[in-house]
Amino acid sequence: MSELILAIDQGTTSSRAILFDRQGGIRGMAQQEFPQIFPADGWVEHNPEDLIQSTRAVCHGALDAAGVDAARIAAVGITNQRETTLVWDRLTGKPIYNAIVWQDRRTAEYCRRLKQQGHEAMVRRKTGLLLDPYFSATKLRWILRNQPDASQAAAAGGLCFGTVDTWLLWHLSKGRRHATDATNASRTLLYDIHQGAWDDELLSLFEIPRGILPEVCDSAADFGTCDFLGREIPIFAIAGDQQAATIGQACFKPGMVKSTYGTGCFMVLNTGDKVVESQHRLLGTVAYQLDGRRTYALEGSIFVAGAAIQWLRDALKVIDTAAASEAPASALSDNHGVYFVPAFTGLGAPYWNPDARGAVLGLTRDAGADHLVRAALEAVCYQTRDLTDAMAGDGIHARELRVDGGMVANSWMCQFLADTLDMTVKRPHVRETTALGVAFLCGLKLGWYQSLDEIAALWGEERAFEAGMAGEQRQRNYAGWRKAVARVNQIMD
Ligand SMILES: Nc1ncnc2c1ncn2[C@@H]1O[C@H](COP(=O)(O)OP(=O)(O)O)[C@@H](O)[C@H]1O
Ligand SMILES: O=P(O)(O)OC[C@H](O)CO
Repeated sequence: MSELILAIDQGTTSSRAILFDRQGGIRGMAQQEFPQIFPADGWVEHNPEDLIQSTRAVCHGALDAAGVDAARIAAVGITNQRETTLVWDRLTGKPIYNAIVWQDRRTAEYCRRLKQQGHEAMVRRKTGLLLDPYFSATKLRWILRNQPDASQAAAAGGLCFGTVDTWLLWHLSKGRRHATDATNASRTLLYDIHQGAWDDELLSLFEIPRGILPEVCDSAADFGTCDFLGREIPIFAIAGDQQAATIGQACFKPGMVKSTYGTGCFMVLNTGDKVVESQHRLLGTVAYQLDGRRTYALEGSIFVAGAAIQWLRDALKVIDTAAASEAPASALSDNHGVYFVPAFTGLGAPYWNPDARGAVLGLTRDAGADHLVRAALEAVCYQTRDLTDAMAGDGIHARELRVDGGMVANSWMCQFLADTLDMTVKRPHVRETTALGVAFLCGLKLGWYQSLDEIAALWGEERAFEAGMAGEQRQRNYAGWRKAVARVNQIMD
Protein backbone atom coordinates (compact mmCIF):
# COMPACT_ATOMS: atom_id res chain seq x y z
CA MET A 1 0.00 0.00 0.00
CA SER A 2 1.26 3.52 -0.81
CA GLU A 3 0.79 5.29 2.49
CA LEU A 4 3.80 7.60 2.75
CA ILE A 5 4.76 10.96 1.26
CA LEU A 6 8.32 11.79 0.34
CA ALA A 7 9.03 15.47 1.01
CA ILE A 8 12.16 16.92 -0.58
CA ASP A 9 13.47 19.99 1.27
CA GLN A 10 16.26 21.50 -0.79
CA GLY A 11 17.75 24.18 1.53
CA THR A 12 20.59 26.69 1.41
CA THR A 13 23.19 24.54 3.13
CA SER A 14 21.77 21.04 2.82
CA SER A 15 19.26 18.85 1.05
CA ARG A 16 16.87 16.78 3.13
CA ALA A 17 14.28 14.17 2.32
CA ILE A 18 11.68 13.11 4.85
CA LEU A 19 9.04 10.38 4.69
CA PHE A 20 5.78 11.33 6.39
CA ASP A 21 2.73 9.24 7.21
CA ARG A 22 -0.86 10.52 7.00
CA GLN A 23 -0.77 11.90 10.55
CA GLY A 24 2.32 13.96 9.75
CA GLY A 25 4.60 11.56 11.65
CA ILE A 26 8.20 11.22 10.44
CA ARG A 27 9.02 7.69 9.24
CA GLY A 28 12.48 8.21 7.77
CA MET A 29 14.87 10.99 6.96
CA ALA A 30 18.22 11.73 5.32
CA GLN A 31 20.24 14.91 4.98
CA GLN A 32 23.32 15.88 3.00
CA GLU A 33 25.30 19.12 3.09
CA PHE A 34 26.87 20.48 -0.08
CA PRO A 35 29.61 23.09 -0.66
CA GLN A 36 28.92 26.82 -0.59
CA ILE A 37 30.83 28.77 -3.23
CA PHE A 38 31.97 32.34 -2.38
CA PRO A 39 33.69 33.64 -5.56
CA ALA A 40 33.90 37.29 -4.42
CA ASP A 41 32.82 39.61 -1.61
CA GLY A 42 29.06 39.33 -1.28
CA TRP A 43 28.77 36.62 -3.94
CA VAL A 44 27.24 33.22 -3.04
CA GLU A 45 26.78 30.36 -5.51
CA HIS A 46 25.86 26.67 -5.59
CA ASN A 47 26.92 24.07 -8.12
CA PRO A 48 23.59 23.12 -9.79
CA GLU A 49 24.70 19.48 -10.08
CA ASP A 50 25.25 19.36 -6.29
CA LEU A 51 21.60 20.32 -5.80
CA ILE A 52 20.42 17.40 -7.94
CA GLN A 53 22.92 14.84 -6.70
CA SER A 54 22.32 15.62 -3.03
CA THR A 55 18.56 15.54 -3.58
CA ARG A 56 18.67 12.14 -5.27
CA ALA A 57 20.99 10.80 -2.56
CA VAL A 58 18.79 11.91 0.34
CA CYS A 59 15.65 10.47 -1.29
CA HIS A 60 17.33 7.06 -1.43
CA GLY A 61 18.69 7.69 2.06
CA ALA A 62 15.24 8.41 3.51
CA LEU A 63 13.88 5.15 2.06
CA ASP A 64 16.84 3.26 3.52
CA ALA A 65 16.42 4.95 6.90
CA ALA A 66 12.76 3.94 7.00
CA GLY A 67 13.51 0.47 5.63
CA VAL A 68 10.80 0.80 2.97
CA ASP A 69 10.78 0.67 -0.82
CA ALA A 70 9.40 3.13 -3.36
CA ALA A 71 6.12 1.20 -3.66
CA ARG A 72 5.12 2.70 -0.29
CA ILE A 73 5.34 6.29 -1.59
CA ALA A 74 2.04 7.78 -2.72
CA ALA A 75 3.49 11.13 -3.86
CA VAL A 76 6.57 13.33 -3.86
CA GLY A 77 6.57 17.02 -2.88
CA ILE A 78 9.32 19.59 -3.40
CA THR A 79 10.07 22.55 -1.16
CA ASN A 80 13.10 24.72 -1.71
CA GLN A 81 15.37 27.60 -0.82
CA ARG A 82 13.65 30.45 -2.64
CA GLU A 83 14.87 33.18 -5.06
CA THR A 84 18.06 31.24 -5.92
CA THR A 85 18.36 31.53 -9.68
CA LEU A 86 19.35 29.01 -12.36
CA VAL A 87 19.50 29.12 -16.14
CA TRP A 88 19.97 26.06 -18.31
CA ASP A 89 19.98 24.93 -21.92
CA ARG A 90 16.54 23.75 -23.00
CA LEU A 91 18.00 20.95 -25.15
CA THR A 92 20.77 19.56 -22.98
CA GLY A 93 19.53 20.55 -19.52
CA LYS A 94 23.06 21.82 -18.74
CA PRO A 95 23.30 24.95 -16.57
CA ILE A 96 24.99 27.93 -18.22
CA TYR A 97 26.18 29.31 -14.86
CA ASN A 98 26.21 28.29 -11.20
CA ALA A 99 23.05 28.86 -9.18
CA ILE A 100 23.16 32.42 -7.83
CA VAL A 101 21.98 32.08 -4.25
CA TRP A 102 19.38 34.33 -2.58
CA GLN A 103 22.10 35.71 -0.27
CA ASP A 104 24.17 36.98 -3.21
CA ARG A 105 24.56 40.78 -3.37
CA ARG A 106 26.29 41.22 -6.76
CA THR A 107 23.40 43.18 -8.24
CA ALA A 108 23.24 45.76 -5.42
CA GLU A 109 24.50 48.59 -7.63
CA TYR A 110 21.97 47.81 -10.37
CA CYS A 111 19.14 47.76 -7.79
CA ARG A 112 20.31 51.14 -6.50
CA ARG A 113 20.22 52.54 -10.04
CA LEU A 114 16.68 51.29 -10.62
CA LYS A 115 15.58 52.86 -7.35
CA GLN A 116 17.16 56.17 -8.32
CA GLN A 117 15.30 55.99 -11.61
CA GLY A 118 12.06 55.75 -9.62
CA HIS A 119 11.01 52.19 -10.48
CA GLU A 120 10.48 50.89 -6.95
CA ALA A 121 6.87 52.02 -6.49
CA MET A 122 5.69 50.11 -9.59
CA VAL A 123 7.71 47.01 -8.65
CA ARG A 124 6.36 47.10 -5.12
CA ARG A 125 2.76 47.61 -6.21
CA LYS A 126 2.80 44.62 -8.56
CA THR A 127 5.09 42.14 -6.78
CA GLY A 128 4.80 43.08 -3.08
CA LEU A 129 8.62 43.04 -3.03
CA LEU A 130 11.38 45.68 -3.06
CA LEU A 131 14.27 46.45 -5.37
CA ASP A 132 16.85 44.34 -3.55
CA PRO A 133 19.43 41.85 -4.90
CA TYR A 134 17.69 39.17 -2.74
CA PHE A 135 15.08 38.43 -5.40
CA SER A 136 15.58 36.47 -8.64
CA ALA A 137 15.07 39.00 -11.46
CA THR A 138 18.33 40.92 -11.14
CA LYS A 139 20.27 37.67 -10.71
CA LEU A 140 18.67 36.28 -13.88
CA ARG A 141 19.49 39.48 -15.76
CA TRP A 142 23.10 39.24 -14.52
CA ILE A 143 23.45 35.69 -15.88
CA LEU A 144 21.95 36.61 -19.25
CA ARG A 145 24.25 39.62 -19.63
CA ASN A 146 27.42 37.98 -18.37
CA GLN A 147 27.41 34.58 -20.04
CA PRO A 148 28.50 34.44 -23.68
CA ASP A 149 25.58 34.50 -26.12
CA ALA A 150 23.08 33.96 -23.31
CA SER A 151 20.85 36.94 -24.13
CA GLN A 152 20.51 35.84 -27.78
CA ALA A 153 19.91 32.20 -26.79
CA ALA A 154 17.26 33.30 -24.28
CA ALA A 155 15.52 35.48 -26.87
CA ALA A 156 15.51 32.54 -29.29
CA GLY A 157 13.84 30.31 -26.69
CA GLY A 158 16.88 28.11 -26.12
CA LEU A 159 17.20 28.67 -22.37
CA CYS A 160 15.11 27.91 -19.29
CA PHE A 161 15.03 29.95 -16.09
CA GLY A 162 14.02 28.43 -12.81
CA THR A 163 14.24 28.72 -9.08
CA VAL A 164 15.50 25.56 -7.36
CA ASP A 165 12.10 23.82 -7.41
CA THR A 166 11.94 24.25 -11.19
CA TRP A 167 15.52 23.06 -11.67
CA LEU A 168 14.82 19.93 -9.61
CA LEU A 169 11.46 19.29 -11.29
CA TRP A 170 13.04 19.53 -14.75
CA HIS A 171 15.68 16.96 -13.84
CA LEU A 172 13.62 14.62 -11.68
CA SER A 173 10.39 14.52 -13.70
CA LYS A 174 9.77 12.35 -16.71
CA GLY A 175 9.34 14.57 -19.76
CA ARG A 176 11.32 17.45 -18.24
CA ARG A 177 8.48 19.57 -16.95
CA HIS A 178 9.30 23.32 -16.88
CA ALA A 179 7.00 24.56 -14.11
CA THR A 180 6.90 26.23 -10.71
CA ASP A 181 4.23 27.17 -8.20
CA ALA A 182 2.78 30.57 -7.30
CA THR A 183 4.77 30.88 -4.05
CA ASN A 184 8.10 30.55 -5.85
CA ALA A 185 6.96 32.77 -8.72
CA SER A 186 6.03 35.43 -6.16
CA ARG A 187 9.71 35.75 -5.15
CA THR A 188 11.10 36.52 -8.60
CA LEU A 189 10.17 40.23 -9.01
CA LEU A 190 8.62 39.24 -12.35
CA TYR A 191 5.23 38.06 -11.11
CA ASP A 192 2.17 40.22 -10.46
CA ILE A 193 0.82 38.71 -7.25
CA HIS A 194 -2.58 40.41 -7.66
CA GLN A 195 -3.16 39.07 -11.19
CA GLY A 196 -1.32 35.78 -10.63
CA ALA A 197 0.66 36.20 -13.86
CA TRP A 198 4.11 37.03 -15.24
CA ASP A 199 4.07 40.75 -15.98
CA ASP A 200 5.22 42.35 -19.25
CA GLU A 201 6.22 45.68 -17.70
CA LEU A 202 8.46 43.89 -15.20
CA LEU A 203 9.88 41.61 -17.88
CA SER A 204 10.76 44.64 -19.97
CA LEU A 205 12.29 46.51 -17.00
CA PHE A 206 14.62 43.60 -16.21
CA GLU A 207 15.14 42.70 -19.91
CA ILE A 208 13.87 39.14 -19.50
CA PRO A 209 12.27 37.35 -22.49
CA ARG A 210 8.97 35.69 -21.58
CA GLY A 211 9.95 32.42 -23.29
CA ILE A 212 12.53 31.64 -20.59
CA LEU A 213 9.91 31.47 -17.81
CA PRO A 214 8.27 28.36 -16.36
CA GLU A 215 4.54 27.69 -16.23
CA VAL A 216 3.05 28.73 -12.86
CA CYS A 217 0.76 26.20 -11.12
CA ASP A 218 -1.10 25.78 -7.83
CA SER A 219 1.05 24.69 -4.89
CA ALA A 220 -0.80 21.35 -4.82
CA ALA A 221 -0.99 20.25 -8.47
CA ASP A 222 -0.05 17.49 -10.88
CA PHE A 223 3.59 18.28 -11.66
CA GLY A 224 4.13 15.01 -13.54
CA THR A 225 5.88 11.88 -12.37
CA CYS A 226 9.39 10.84 -11.40
CA ASP A 227 10.95 7.41 -11.71
CA PHE A 228 14.44 7.82 -10.25
CA LEU A 229 13.44 5.72 -7.23
CA GLY A 230 12.72 2.73 -9.49
CA ARG A 231 8.99 3.25 -9.79
CA GLU A 232 6.78 5.93 -11.28
CA ILE A 233 5.57 8.29 -8.51
CA PRO A 234 3.50 11.46 -8.95
CA ILE A 235 4.93 14.84 -7.95
CA PHE A 236 1.94 16.51 -6.33
CA ALA A 237 3.26 19.63 -4.60
CA ILE A 238 5.75 22.47 -4.86
CA ALA A 239 6.15 25.40 -2.47
CA GLY A 240 8.90 27.78 -1.41
CA ASP A 241 10.32 26.67 1.92
CA GLN A 242 9.00 29.53 4.04
CA GLN A 243 5.53 29.18 2.62
CA ALA A 244 5.70 25.41 3.15
CA ALA A 245 6.68 26.04 6.78
CA THR A 246 3.65 28.33 7.12
CA ILE A 247 1.49 25.40 5.98
CA GLY A 248 3.40 22.93 8.20
CA GLN A 249 2.72 25.27 11.13
CA ALA A 250 -0.96 25.28 10.14
CA CYS A 251 -1.06 29.10 9.96
CA PHE A 252 -4.20 29.02 7.83
CA LYS A 253 -6.17 31.85 9.44
CA PRO A 254 -5.44 35.54 8.85
CA GLY A 255 -3.30 36.87 11.70
CA MET A 256 -1.51 33.55 12.39
CA VAL A 257 2.26 33.87 12.18
CA LYS A 258 5.31 31.62 12.15
CA SER A 259 9.03 32.21 12.17
CA THR A 260 11.57 29.72 10.85
CA TYR A 261 15.11 29.84 12.24
CA GLY A 262 17.52 28.11 9.88
CA THR A 263 20.37 29.75 7.96
CA GLY A 264 18.28 32.92 7.97
CA CYS A 265 15.01 33.69 9.74
CA PHE A 266 11.76 34.26 7.95
CA MET A 267 8.58 35.45 9.63
CA VAL A 268 5.41 34.86 7.64
CA LEU A 269 1.99 36.15 8.67
CA ASN A 270 -1.15 34.94 6.94
CA THR A 271 -3.14 37.92 5.57
CA GLY A 272 -5.91 35.86 3.92
CA ASP A 273 -7.14 37.06 0.54
CA LYS A 274 -5.60 40.53 1.00
CA VAL A 275 -2.18 41.79 0.00
CA VAL A 276 -1.13 44.06 2.87
CA GLU A 277 0.95 46.96 1.59
CA SER A 278 3.42 47.40 4.40
CA GLN A 279 4.50 50.92 5.34
CA HIS A 280 7.50 49.38 7.11
CA ARG A 281 9.25 47.57 4.30
CA LEU A 282 7.86 44.12 4.93
CA LEU A 283 7.05 42.02 1.87
CA GLY A 284 3.73 41.04 0.38
CA THR A 285 3.89 37.51 -0.98
CA VAL A 286 1.83 34.45 -1.90
CA ALA A 287 1.42 32.08 1.08
CA TYR A 288 -0.14 29.32 -1.05
CA GLN A 289 -2.35 28.84 -4.07
CA LEU A 290 -4.96 26.10 -3.97
CA ASP A 291 -7.64 25.47 -6.62
CA GLY A 292 -6.56 28.69 -8.34
CA ARG A 293 -7.18 30.79 -5.19
CA ARG A 294 -4.29 32.68 -3.67
CA THR A 295 -3.83 33.23 0.05
CA TYR A 296 -1.39 36.03 0.80
CA ALA A 297 1.15 36.72 3.51
CA LEU A 298 3.23 39.50 4.98
CA GLU A 299 6.85 38.45 5.34
CA GLY A 300 9.90 39.71 7.19
CA SER A 301 13.16 38.23 5.92
CA ILE A 302 16.31 38.18 8.05
CA PHE A 303 19.33 36.99 6.13
CA VAL A 304 21.51 35.67 8.95
CA ALA A 305 20.25 33.67 11.94
CA GLY A 306 21.78 30.19 12.36
CA ALA A 307 24.52 31.22 9.91
CA ALA A 308 25.98 33.39 12.72
CA ILE A 309 26.19 30.31 14.93
CA GLN A 310 27.85 28.39 12.09
CA TRP A 311 30.34 31.25 11.75
CA LEU A 312 31.18 31.10 15.47
CA ARG A 313 31.64 27.35 15.07
CA ASP A 314 33.55 27.21 11.77
CA ALA A 315 35.43 30.52 11.45
CA LEU A 316 36.07 31.55 15.06
CA LYS A 317 35.89 28.00 16.45
CA VAL A 318 34.57 29.23 19.80
CA ILE A 319 32.00 26.39 19.92
CA ASP A 320 32.31 22.81 18.63
CA THR A 321 28.69 22.38 17.61
CA ALA A 322 25.71 24.67 17.06
CA ALA A 323 23.99 22.98 20.03
CA ALA A 324 26.95 23.99 22.22
CA SER A 325 25.80 27.61 21.95
CA GLU A 326 23.04 27.09 24.53
CA ALA A 327 25.14 26.43 27.67
CA PRO A 328 27.41 29.53 27.56
CA ALA A 329 24.49 31.81 26.69
CA SER A 330 22.39 30.59 29.58
CA ALA A 331 25.32 30.68 32.02
CA LEU A 332 25.71 34.46 31.67
CA SER A 333 23.44 36.64 33.78
CA ASP A 334 23.19 39.30 31.07
CA ASN A 335 24.72 40.35 27.76
CA HIS A 336 27.34 42.62 29.35
CA GLY A 337 26.46 45.33 26.83
CA VAL A 338 27.85 43.24 23.93
CA TYR A 339 25.84 43.34 20.67
CA PHE A 340 26.57 41.40 17.51
CA VAL A 341 24.98 42.62 14.26
CA PRO A 342 25.47 39.64 11.91
CA ALA A 343 25.03 41.61 8.68
CA PHE A 344 27.38 39.32 6.71
CA THR A 345 25.34 39.72 3.55
CA GLY A 346 23.75 43.09 4.24
CA LEU A 347 20.61 43.65 6.29
CA GLY A 348 17.19 42.42 5.20
CA ALA A 349 13.84 43.49 6.63
CA PRO A 350 13.08 46.11 7.72
CA TYR A 351 16.39 47.87 6.88
CA TRP A 352 17.14 46.53 3.38
CA ASN A 353 20.73 47.69 3.32
CA PRO A 354 22.75 45.45 0.97
CA ASP A 355 25.96 47.30 1.84
CA ALA A 356 25.81 46.77 5.61
CA ARG A 357 28.39 44.36 7.00
CA GLY A 358 28.68 42.61 10.37
CA ALA A 359 29.96 44.21 13.57
CA VAL A 360 30.44 43.46 17.25
CA LEU A 361 29.92 46.43 19.54
CA GLY A 362 30.29 47.08 23.25
CA LEU A 363 33.36 44.92 23.85
CA THR A 364 35.20 45.44 27.13
CA ARG A 365 38.40 43.79 28.35
CA ASP A 366 36.47 41.21 30.37
CA ALA A 367 34.23 40.14 27.47
CA GLY A 368 34.97 36.70 26.06
CA ALA A 369 33.80 34.06 23.63
CA ASP A 370 30.69 33.34 25.72
CA HIS A 371 29.52 36.92 25.32
CA LEU A 372 29.91 36.63 21.58
CA VAL A 373 27.87 33.42 21.52
CA ARG A 374 25.15 34.99 23.61
CA ALA A 375 25.17 38.12 21.48
CA ALA A 376 24.69 35.99 18.32
CA LEU A 377 21.63 34.27 19.81
CA GLU A 378 20.26 37.53 21.18
CA ALA A 379 20.68 39.14 17.74
CA VAL A 380 18.29 36.62 16.22
CA CYS A 381 15.69 37.58 18.84
CA TYR A 382 16.20 41.33 18.40
CA GLN A 383 15.91 41.00 14.64
CA THR A 384 12.63 39.15 15.15
CA ARG A 385 11.49 42.03 17.37
CA ASP A 386 12.36 44.42 14.52
CA LEU A 387 9.85 42.44 12.44
CA THR A 388 7.06 42.28 15.03
CA ASP A 389 7.50 46.03 15.63
CA ALA A 390 7.27 46.62 11.87
CA MET A 391 4.09 44.51 11.75
CA ALA A 392 2.69 46.43 14.71
CA GLY A 393 3.46 49.63 12.77
CA ASP A 394 1.31 48.19 9.99
CA GLY A 395 -1.49 47.69 12.53
CA ILE A 396 -0.94 43.96 13.03
CA HIS A 397 -0.45 42.76 16.61
CA ALA A 398 0.19 39.02 16.75
CA ARG A 399 -0.35 37.38 20.13
CA GLU A 400 1.65 34.23 19.62
CA LEU A 401 4.44 33.08 17.37
CA ARG A 402 4.91 29.51 16.13
CA VAL A 403 8.61 28.74 15.67
CA ASP A 404 10.55 26.04 13.84
CA GLY A 405 13.86 25.38 12.08
CA GLY A 406 17.18 24.02 13.35
CA MET A 407 17.80 26.85 15.83
CA VAL A 408 14.67 26.31 17.90
CA ALA A 409 16.27 23.23 19.43
CA ASN A 410 17.92 25.93 21.55
CA SER A 411 15.44 26.41 24.38
CA TRP A 412 17.38 29.32 25.86
CA MET A 413 16.93 31.15 22.56
CA CYS A 414 13.20 30.36 22.47
CA GLN A 415 12.77 31.75 26.01
CA PHE A 416 14.81 34.87 25.21
CA LEU A 417 12.68 35.30 22.09
CA ALA A 418 9.44 35.19 24.11
CA ASP A 419 10.97 37.70 26.57
CA THR A 420 12.17 40.03 23.81
CA LEU A 421 8.88 39.96 21.89
CA ASP A 422 6.70 39.91 25.02
CA MET A 423 4.74 37.21 23.28
CA THR A 424 4.05 33.47 23.67
CA VAL A 425 6.41 31.42 21.52
CA LYS A 426 5.15 27.95 20.57
CA ARG A 427 7.39 25.11 19.44
CA PRO A 428 5.57 22.25 17.66
CA HIS A 429 6.11 18.50 18.02
CA VAL A 430 7.27 18.25 14.42
CA ARG A 431 10.05 20.78 13.91
CA GLU A 432 10.59 19.77 10.29
CA THR A 433 7.63 21.97 9.41
CA THR A 434 8.98 22.97 5.99
CA ALA A 435 8.97 19.38 4.76
CA LEU A 436 5.74 18.69 6.65
CA GLY A 437 4.07 21.59 4.83
CA VAL A 438 4.79 20.20 1.40
CA ALA A 439 3.73 16.74 2.59
CA PHE A 440 0.40 18.26 3.69
CA LEU A 441 0.04 19.80 0.21
CA CYS A 442 0.62 16.36 -1.36
CA GLY A 443 -1.95 14.92 1.06
CA LEU A 444 -4.49 17.49 -0.12
CA LYS A 445 -3.89 16.57 -3.74
CA LEU A 446 -4.14 12.86 -2.89
CA GLY A 447 -7.46 13.49 -1.16
CA TRP A 448 -6.10 12.31 2.20
CA TYR A 449 -7.28 15.56 3.76
CA GLN A 450 -10.53 17.22 2.73
CA SER A 451 -9.76 20.64 4.19
CA LEU A 452 -7.12 22.84 5.77
CA ASP A 453 -9.00 22.46 9.08
CA GLU A 454 -8.32 18.74 8.96
CA ILE A 455 -4.61 19.52 8.56
CA ALA A 456 -4.70 22.11 11.36
CA ALA A 457 -5.99 19.41 13.70
CA LEU A 458 -2.74 17.48 13.15
CA TRP A 459 -0.60 20.38 14.45
CA GLY A 460 0.53 19.94 18.06
CA GLU A 461 2.53 22.06 20.48
CA GLU A 462 5.57 20.51 22.17
CA ARG A 463 6.35 23.48 24.42
CA ALA A 464 5.14 27.04 24.94
CA PHE A 465 7.58 29.72 26.13
CA GLU A 466 5.87 32.53 28.04
CA ALA A 467 7.36 36.02 28.32
CA GLY A 468 8.80 36.52 31.82
CA MET A 469 11.29 39.37 31.58
CA ALA A 470 10.65 42.68 33.32
CA GLY A 471 9.52 45.36 30.87
CA GLU A 472 12.35 47.71 31.79
CA GLN A 473 14.99 45.07 31.12
CA ARG A 474 13.34 44.18 27.80
CA GLN A 475 13.38 47.79 26.68
CA ARG A 476 16.99 48.32 27.81
CA ASN A 477 18.18 45.25 25.89
CA TYR A 478 16.35 46.22 22.74
CA ALA A 479 17.44 49.85 22.91
CA GLY A 480 21.06 48.58 22.91
CA TRP A 481 20.33 46.58 19.77
CA ARG A 482 18.74 49.55 18.01
CA LYS A 483 21.84 51.62 18.72
CA ALA A 484 24.10 48.85 17.42
CA VAL A 485 22.12 48.48 14.16
CA ALA A 486 22.06 52.25 13.71
CA ARG A 487 25.87 52.25 13.99
CA VAL A 488 26.17 49.50 11.34
CA ASN A 489 23.84 51.33 8.98
CA GLN A 490 25.74 54.57 9.58
CA ILE A 491 29.19 53.09 9.09
CA MET A 492 28.11 52.04 5.63
CA ASP A 493 26.61 55.39 4.62
N1 LIG B 1 20.93 24.14 19.24
C1 LIG B 1 21.16 25.12 18.37
N2 LIG B 1 21.38 26.39 18.79
C2 LIG B 1 21.59 27.40 17.91
N3 LIG B 1 21.62 27.23 16.58
C3 LIG B 1 21.42 26.00 16.10
C4 LIG B 1 21.19 24.88 16.96
N4 LIG B 1 21.05 23.77 16.17
C5 LIG B 1 21.17 24.19 14.88
N5 LIG B 1 21.41 25.52 14.84
C6 LIG B 1 21.57 26.35 13.63
O1 LIG B 1 20.46 26.10 12.80
C7 LIG B 1 20.84 26.10 11.43
C8 LIG B 1 20.34 24.83 10.77
O2 LIG B 1 18.97 24.86 10.73
P1 LIG B 1 18.19 24.29 9.46
O3 LIG B 1 16.75 24.51 9.75
O4 LIG B 1 18.67 22.92 9.20
O5 LIG B 1 18.75 25.31 8.36
P2 LIG B 1 18.61 25.39 6.76
O6 LIG B 1 17.32 24.70 6.41
O7 LIG B 1 18.59 26.87 6.50
O8 LIG B 1 19.83 24.76 6.18
C9 LIG B 1 22.36 26.17 11.38
O9 LIG B 1 22.70 27.46 10.93
C10 LIG B 1 22.80 25.98 12.82
O10 LIG B 1 23.88 26.83 13.13
O1 LIG C 1 17.35 27.47 2.96
P1 LIG C 1 16.69 28.22 4.07
O2 LIG C 1 15.84 27.36 4.94
O3 LIG C 1 17.65 29.06 4.84
O4 LIG C 1 15.62 29.25 3.39
C1 LIG C 1 16.05 30.22 2.51
C2 LIG C 1 14.89 31.10 2.06
O5 LIG C 1 13.96 30.42 1.29
C3 LIG C 1 15.42 32.30 1.32
O6 LIG C 1 14.36 33.16 0.98
